[in-house]
Amino acid sequence: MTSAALPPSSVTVRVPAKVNLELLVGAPRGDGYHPLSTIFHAVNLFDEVTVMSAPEWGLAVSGPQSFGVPVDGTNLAARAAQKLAEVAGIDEAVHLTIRKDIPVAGGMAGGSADAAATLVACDVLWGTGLSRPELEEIAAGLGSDVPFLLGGGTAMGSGRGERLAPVLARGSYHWVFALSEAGLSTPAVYAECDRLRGDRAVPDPSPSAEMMTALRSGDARALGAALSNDLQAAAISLMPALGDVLDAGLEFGALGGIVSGSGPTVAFLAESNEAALDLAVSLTASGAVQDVRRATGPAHGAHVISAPRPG
Ligand SMILES: C[C@](O)(CO)[C@H](O)COP(=O)(O)OP(=O)(O)OC[C@H]1O[C@@H](n2ccc(N)nc2=O)[C@H](O)[C@@H]1O
Ligand SMILES: Nc1ncnc2c1ncn2[C@@H]1O[C@H](COP(=O)(O)OP(=O)(O)OP(=O)(O)O)[C@@H](O)[C@H]1O
Repeated sequence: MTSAALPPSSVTVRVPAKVNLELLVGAPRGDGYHPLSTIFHAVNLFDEVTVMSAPEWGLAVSGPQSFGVPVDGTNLAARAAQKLAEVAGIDEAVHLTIRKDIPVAGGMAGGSADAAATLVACDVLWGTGLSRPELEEIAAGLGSDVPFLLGGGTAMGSGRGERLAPVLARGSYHWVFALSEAGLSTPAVYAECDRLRGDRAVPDPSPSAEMMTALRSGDARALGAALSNDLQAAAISLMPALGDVLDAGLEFGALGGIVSGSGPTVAFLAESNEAALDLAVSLTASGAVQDVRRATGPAHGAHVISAPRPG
């Protein structure tokens, strides 16, 4: 057998974080999930997942954002590998190494990203032969955000967020993310959204014309004005300091600012790379935020960056 025919000895996949450019939330369904209309946008803030055949299941987490990430079977990446093995009928263990740069419990889908990366990596390591729709179905079973992280880019999400459709989106955008030290729990933020709404009637969510027009134009100023998130008030209610962070970014010249997903990360859109740098410096110097990261979007979804073959 030539070395090219041998399976890789390990596979490393890079996967982006996401921000929801628009997140419209309906009234809870019978199963407790909320119907969504959302525009997902992947940004080049990456985690990397390496999978390697091993005699026993194992997991290690490293990198700047590794604090607080579970290293047992509850890690979403471990669950992804086990689910794929079960569906594909694979009886092999893997060791997973996650290098985390995506903030944990930050509303940027870090755990979902690791799950998507693990599906792609194990699929290559094991040569499962599953189709893309089959991988997407496994992804949807792991979490509502997981299917989007397989493909990345900019896409529309409906259902509980797992049903994806392409969207016409031009341009590339410069973002500044204001990170928080503490995280927010996604179910708690959805529950707070319901509580704040009380008995008010909530319309079925559908994409706004303003957002669609902004994406088609590729105009950062129009996109900044169109950003919206129905979970923002709930995130601010649970973490009032986020209101001050939003005010500070807009005062320092951001084209728009929004809580990312369920928060507490706040995403600011800047006019250019230089404007993003200025904004990041101003936010840090003001003391209003604990840490900032710059990124651009759209970014590619989970993709293999290394798969060496033995020999
Ligand atoms: C806030 C977002 O990140 C926006 O993209 C997502 O809606 C959350 O996606 P996720 O973390 O992948 O969520 P899941 O793991 O599927 O669900 C976690 C919990 O979030 C709540 N949840 C999630 C998605 C949704 N459409 N409605 C919900 O109410 C539910 O309480 C659920 O038990
Ligand atoms: N691989 C993982 N990386 C980070 N957290 C994980 C992972 N697996 C499980 N978790 C658990 O999931 C919780 C939520 O983490 P995550 O970083 O995915 O939140 P999030 O970005 O706010 O999610 P989302 O934006 O999808 O709602 C963490 O507090 C942690 O306990």
